[in-house]
Formats: sequence, structure tokens, C-alpha cells
Amino acid sequence: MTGATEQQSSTEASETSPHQGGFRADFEVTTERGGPSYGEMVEQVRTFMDKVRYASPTPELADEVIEDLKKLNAKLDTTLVDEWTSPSGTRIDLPSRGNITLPPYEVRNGGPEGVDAEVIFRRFHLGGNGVAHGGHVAVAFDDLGGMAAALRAGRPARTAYLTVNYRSLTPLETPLVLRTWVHEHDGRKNFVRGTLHDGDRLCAEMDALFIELRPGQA
Ligand SMILES: CCCCCCCCCC(=O)SCCNC(=O)CCNC(=O)[C@H](O)C(C)(C)COP(=O)(O)OP(=O)(O)OC[C@H]1O[C@@H](n2cnc3c(N)ncnc32)[C@H](O)[C@@H]1OP(=O)(O)O
Repeated sequence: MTGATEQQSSTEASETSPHQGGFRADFEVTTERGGPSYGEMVEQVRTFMDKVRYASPTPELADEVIEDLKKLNAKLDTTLVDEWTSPSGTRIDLPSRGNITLPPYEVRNGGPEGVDAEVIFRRFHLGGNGVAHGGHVAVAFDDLGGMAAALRAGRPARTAYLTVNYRSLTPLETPLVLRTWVHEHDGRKNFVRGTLHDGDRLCAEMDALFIELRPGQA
């Protein structure tokens, strides 16, 4: 494996980074970090990943792409910051808050009663035979389940367990409805349920426990 060892810049948090324990102390929402084109940059990377998933390049083209990517990586090396101050995860104006590692979703409604989002699994989320990989479905449930717990509790929570029941195949490139809500809570424990639908068809269900973090807890 090459790549990971070639990282140029430090992304360690500085002492002034605004965080406390495992998550941001105050979840700073921004629409400015990364500038007006940040969302389009992330979208272009997703499109690139879609193409990589299905591309069968010649050796010459693969070498050309590698050289282009090295140049792009070098450009980003000059801008790396720690996780607490990067745009990724805080840009509430962008799908999945600008976090490229998540399946892109848009929250249609979110509050203490739960979260209602539209999610699209992309071509690069392929599991096999044209449908989504189950792990990516779990990622979407984890993030939006954690959001439901955090919005109810008013503070961040970490996943203690998360079970997904895959009820039917989850299509790619299709707007799906993902809902999460706190079914029950007891002290710091938030028992969260979720559903993923393609129209009327239930694709998957989630049953999870999210534990609210104590102040300073990692
Ligand atoms: C708005 C922005 C939204 C962003 C959302 C992002 C969501 C992303 C969420 C994640 O992916 S977090 C990453 C995945 N999770 C982890 O890495 C967590 C690893 N585990 C831990 O850090 C700790 O185990 C944990 C914080 C979950 C709990 O440790 P604690 O020390 O805080 O709690 P403790 O062990 O004292 O347990 C508290 C209660 O929960 C219960 N509990 C804990 N883990 C359990 C478990 N696995 N199953 C059942 N019960 C459990 C435990 O028995 C106890 O019950 P009681 O209060 O009734 O005694």
C-alpha cells in the first residue's frame, strides 16, 4: 500500500481548537468554511469515485490519472487543518454537512422529535448486483441516528450498538427517505429507531443505542 504514508501536513488539533472530549463542545455550524465552491468540489470528488468504481482504464490512462491525482493531493496538502476547524461536517448548507465520507443526504426536518432526510446512495456505494452495500446503509443510519439522539438530548452521543435489518434491496442513484427518532430514553441512554424507504417499500430498519457523552468524555 502506498498513499497513507505520503501525507505531507499535520492535522493534529491545536490547543486553541474548539472541542471538548470526543466531539465539538459547541457544534459550530458554518456555511462559509471552504468557500462557496466547497460543495461543488466535494461533489466532483464523489463523481470521480463513481467513475473509479466502474472504470477499467488502460495502464497508460491509470498512470495519467495517478499523476493528476498526485498534483491535486499536493494542492490540498497546503490547506490541511485539524478536524475541528475543517469545513467537513459543519457545512449545514451542503449534503451530509459537507462530509464526503457519508452518503449524501439532505435533512428535510430535524428536531427533538426525530430526523427526516432524503439520502442517495451513489454508484460508488455499490455492494453487488446494482444495489447498495449494507455497510454504507449502516453508515447513513449511524450518522442520522446520532443526529436524532443529539437533537433530543441537546448534546453529542456516541453509538453503543447499532443493528440493521435489511428488509429488501436498497437501490443506488435513487432518492430514498431515511427517518430516525428516539423511541425511548433513560438517563444518558437514547434508544433510537430508524427506517429507510424507497417510496412505500421498506429497505431497512435500525435499532440502536446512543449514549450521551459526559462533558469532556472522549
Ligand atoms: C448533529 C451532529 C450529528 C452527528 C452524528 C454523528 C453520529 C456518529 C456516532 C458514532 O459513530 S460514534 C462512533 C462509534 N461508537 C463508538 O466508538 C463508541 C465506543 N464506546 C464508547 O465510547 C463507550 O462504550 C460509550 C460512550 C458508548 C459508553 O461508555 P460510557 O462510559 O459513557 O457509559 P457506560 O459504559 O457507563 O454505560 C452507560 C449505560 O449504557 C449502557 N450501555 C453501554 N454500552 C452498552 C451496550 N453496548 N449495550 C447495552 N447497553 C450499554 C450501560 O450498561 C449503562 O447502563 P445503565 O446506566 O443502565 O447502567
